[in-house]
This record gives sequence, structure tokens and C-alpha cells, in this order.
Amino acid sequence: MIKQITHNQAFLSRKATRATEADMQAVTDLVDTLKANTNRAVGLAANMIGVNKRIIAIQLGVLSIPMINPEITKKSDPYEATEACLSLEGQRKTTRYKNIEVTYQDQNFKSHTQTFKDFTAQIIQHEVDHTNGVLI
Ligand SMILES: CSCC[C@H](NC=O)C(=O)O
Repeated sequence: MIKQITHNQAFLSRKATRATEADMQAVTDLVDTLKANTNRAVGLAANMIGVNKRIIAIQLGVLSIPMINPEITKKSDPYEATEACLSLEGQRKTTRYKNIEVTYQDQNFKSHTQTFKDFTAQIIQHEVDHTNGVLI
């Protein structure tokens, strides 16, 4: 189901808890909401739709991919990025890493360890920050 994107910064500033198989509806809702917003979003975190769980979704080409309990396990090559967010006004500067390794579970709760680079890595870092209560 497509959900409203929150601007509630107090809620967005809370660290999210681990997701389980009981949270599949939230995974589906997050993917549906990203698909409905691909004209203005490249990624979403579950707390942006009011669910305080460690779930993100990222846009890779035409695919909206969920990642459950994502953790960045390696990062290298820092640079300064300027980013915006659907839940915030304006833009902010932050440090991102060009290369990252991420562990996560897919929608079947199968575990993966995968490397990402460049803009895809940037989106994942932005969304993982949200799961840790970091706005940008
Ligand atoms: C470059 S990372 C920006 C990610 C942002 N999504 C919000 O969580 C968005 O604009 O889709």
C-alpha cells in the first residue's frame, strides 16, 4: 500500500529496531511507496513511512529493491556530497564513501553481502543513516 511520507523529525531521529518476517507488510508498503515516488525519490527508509524498523528500499534503474536489516560493513574513499531528502527541507552536506560493502536480507529473508559504488552506494548510505536516526 502506498503510504504518506512523514516530516516528523522527532520520529525520524529515532534508531530503528531490527525487522523480522512479521514486518513483511512494511517491506511491501515501502516498495510500493518508492514506486509511487520515483519521479522525486531514489530511496526510502521505513521510518519515512512511519515504521520504526530497519528496512530500506532503493531505486536501481526500473527496479525498487528492498533491503532488510542493512548494515554497512566496509567503506572506503570518502568525499563530500550535497543531498536532499523527501522528509526534510533544503539540502545538506555530508561525507559519503565511494565504495561500500553491505550485509542485508532480501524479501525472502535470505542474507547477502554485496559491494556497491558511486551513486548507488550513496543512496544506501543515506537510507542506512535513516535507520540509525540520522537525517542527513
Ligand atoms: C542521494 S541519496 C538521496 C536519498 C533521498 N531519499 C530519502 O531518504 C532521495 O532523494 O530519494
